[in-house]
Amino acid sequence: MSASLSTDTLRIGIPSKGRLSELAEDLLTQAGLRFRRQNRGLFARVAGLPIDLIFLRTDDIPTLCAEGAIDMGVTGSDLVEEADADVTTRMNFGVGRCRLAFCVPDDSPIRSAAELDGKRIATSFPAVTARYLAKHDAKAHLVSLAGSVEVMIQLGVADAIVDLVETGSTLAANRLRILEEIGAYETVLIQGPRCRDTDTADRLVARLEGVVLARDYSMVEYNIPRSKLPEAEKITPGYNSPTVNSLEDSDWCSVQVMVRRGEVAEVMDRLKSIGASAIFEMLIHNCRL
Ligand SMILES: Nc1ncnc2c1ncn2[C@@H]1O[C@H](COP(=O)(O)OP(=O)(O)OP(=O)(O)O)[C@@H](O)[C@H]1O
Ligand SMILES: O=P(O)(O)OC[C@H]1O[C@H](OP(=O)(O)OP(=O)(O)O)[C@H](O)[C@@H]1O
Ligand SMILES: [Mg+2]
Repeated sequence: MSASLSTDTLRIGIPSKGRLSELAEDLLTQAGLRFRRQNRGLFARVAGLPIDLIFLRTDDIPTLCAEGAIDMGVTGSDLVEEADADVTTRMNFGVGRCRLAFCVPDDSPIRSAAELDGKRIATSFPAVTARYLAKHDAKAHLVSLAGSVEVMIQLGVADAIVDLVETGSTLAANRLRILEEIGAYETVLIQGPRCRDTDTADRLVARLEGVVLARDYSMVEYNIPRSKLPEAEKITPGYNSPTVNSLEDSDWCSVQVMVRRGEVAEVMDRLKSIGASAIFEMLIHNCRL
């Protein structure tokens, strides 16, 4: 369905391509938003909700949000910092995690960013780099580039770079090492200073919080002798508190509780060791607590 933009409908900017594009669409779909992006279409209306999705470049989203062209946006917190945009972070999604770092060749004698005074630095983050250098009383010549920054030292363009590091494999492939980290970043939902529809914005945030929470937790269910319940509750205190139900055999009860996904296996071992049985992990797709 192709739609025209209406002036009072909440506008959410999401990445049109790149690594955050699918991630943003998945989050919104899991939050129950139904939309179809037409081939090359730059916006899509959400079915049954007063929301228009605008497909934009990830690095333009902070500025467009601050300017009021869109009300909310999904982007990287590194790009928000680079744009120095007047926006509020409504949510951290806990994905797209990366760091921004000064990097130099493996065999470089340079030991700190302050030693880069007077040197040439290639980066796609000139504003963040300049602010960091100013704080450390260093002045460097910044070469501003859109990408492939790691190759710039070999090309003779720069002595050091400032770029995003996730796994570190691009650095290793280019024989570079981290000199100093500027900060850690992740995918965020931002909101601009003048929102067309704050009720819908708040509703969307509540839905997305349910999705993010459900990604972090599993539901664990088990049976336990009543006498062991206090011990079991120490192992699984739950998000608020565990749900305890009676069983036919009054000496036993059944417990339902939320457990962090990464801790489920260990929690199951510990429950088993105190006499729990029929321990199940169930995945939650969505929740509202
Ligand atoms: N390994 C990574 N490298 C770069 N960005 C990452 C990484 N991991 C997460 N990110 C996040 O993704 C954002 C980049 O999003 P973008 O849509 O520009 O993707 P891209 O795949 O780098 O696209 P492009 O082809 O334009 O470089 C970064 O600003 C950062 O927040
Ligand atoms: O630490 P790693 O896991 O290796 O990831 C970091 C690399 O990934 C990104 O590049 P991208 O693939 O976006 O290419 P680009 O430089 O053209 O933007 C980023 O700019 C780094 O080069
Ligand atoms: Mg990139």
